[in-house]
Amino acid sequence: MDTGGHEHVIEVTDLRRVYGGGFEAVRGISFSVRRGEIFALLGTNGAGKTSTVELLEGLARPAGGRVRVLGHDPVADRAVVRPRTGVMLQEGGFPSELTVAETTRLWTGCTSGARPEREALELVGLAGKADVRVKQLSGGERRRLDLALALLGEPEVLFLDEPTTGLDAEGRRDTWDLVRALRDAGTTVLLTTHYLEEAEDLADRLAILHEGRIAAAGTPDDVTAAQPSRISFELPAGYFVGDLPPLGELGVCGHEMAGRTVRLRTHELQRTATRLLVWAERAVVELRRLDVRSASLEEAFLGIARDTSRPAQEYVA
Ligand SMILES: Nc1ncnc2c1ncn2[C@@H]1O[C@H](COP(=O)(O)OP(=O)(O)OP(=O)(O)O)[C@@H](O)[C@H]1O
Repeated sequence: MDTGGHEHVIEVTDLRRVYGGGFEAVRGISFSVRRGEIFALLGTNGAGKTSTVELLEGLARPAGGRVRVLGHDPVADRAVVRPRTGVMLQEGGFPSELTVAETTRLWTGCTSGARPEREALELVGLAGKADVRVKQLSGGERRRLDLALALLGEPEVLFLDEPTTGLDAEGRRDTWDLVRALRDAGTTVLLTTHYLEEAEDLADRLAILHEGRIAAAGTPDDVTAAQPSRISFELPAGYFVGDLPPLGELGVCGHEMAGRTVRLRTHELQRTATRLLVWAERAVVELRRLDVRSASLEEAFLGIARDTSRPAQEYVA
C-alpha cells in the first residue's frame, strides 16, 4: 500500500464506536499515519481519544468504518498485527509485588523477538531501579516502565496513550527524545496527550478531537496558522482604545478592553506590534505589562473546546 512513496501504516476511515446504552463516543473520524511519522491525537476529556486508540489496538471492534494497521484489520488479523506493535495503555496494571526486572522478564516471556530486558530499561532510564518493587515506583517511573514494556518487541508501530502523564519536566523531555529517536529509526508512533506543548514539539501531524469528531488536523503549524496572535497591554489613565491609531491600520482583527487592559488580536503580528510601538513612542505613552504572543496550538485547542456550536467533522487528517 504505497501512496506516493509514503506507506500508510495506520488508516482510519469513517470510524465509529458506540458503547452499550447507545452512546456514540467516536462519530465517523478519518485519518492516516505514514511510516516513520509521529501522529498526536489531542482533545478535551471524553473527546474519544482512548476509545479510538483501543480500536487501533484491536481491543474492540468498531461500530462502523474501517481500521487498518500495517495493512491488516487489528481484530481479525490480531496474530499478525500484535507482534509488530507496542502498546502503552493509560493504566499499566502490573502486579505491584513484582520488581521492575521481574515484570520485564514476565513481559519478555509473552513477546516474540524481545530485545534484552536491560536494554529496554536503559532506554527509559530505569536500569537503576531493576530490583525495586513496582508498588514502590513513583507515578512517573511506572509510566516509564509501561513504555519499556511497549518497546520490548522492537515494534514497528507504537501506540502511546498519554505517555508522559505524571512525569516531571525532565522525564517528559527524556521521553520526547526517546520517541523522536524511535521515529528517526523508522518506528511509527501514534500518541494521545493532554500536553499541547508535547504535541507542538513532538508531532509531525496531529488531530484535535472534540465530542467524537476531528475538529482540526494537520501539522502543528497548519493548525496554529489559522489562529490569531495576541497583544495585550495596559493604557495609562485617561487613554482609551479610540486613542490608538485606527485598528484596521494596525492590522487588528479583534479587540477588547477590560479596565485599563487592552487585548488585540491580529494575523499580522509584526506589523501590528511595530505600528503600535511607533505610535506609543511618538505619543509618549507607556504601554505597561506589554505582552506579545504568537498564535499557538493552545489557542486553537481552547477555541475548539469553548466552541460548543462547532459543526460536524469536516477534516480528514
Ligand atoms: N465503557 C464505556 N461505556 C460507556 N461510555 C464510555 C465507556 N468508555 C468511555 N466512555 C465514554 O466515551 C467518551 C469518550 O471517552 P474516551 O475515554 O475515549 O475519551 P478521551 O478523549 O480518551 O478522554 P480523556 O482525555 O479524559 O482520557 C466519554 O464520554 C466516556 O465517558
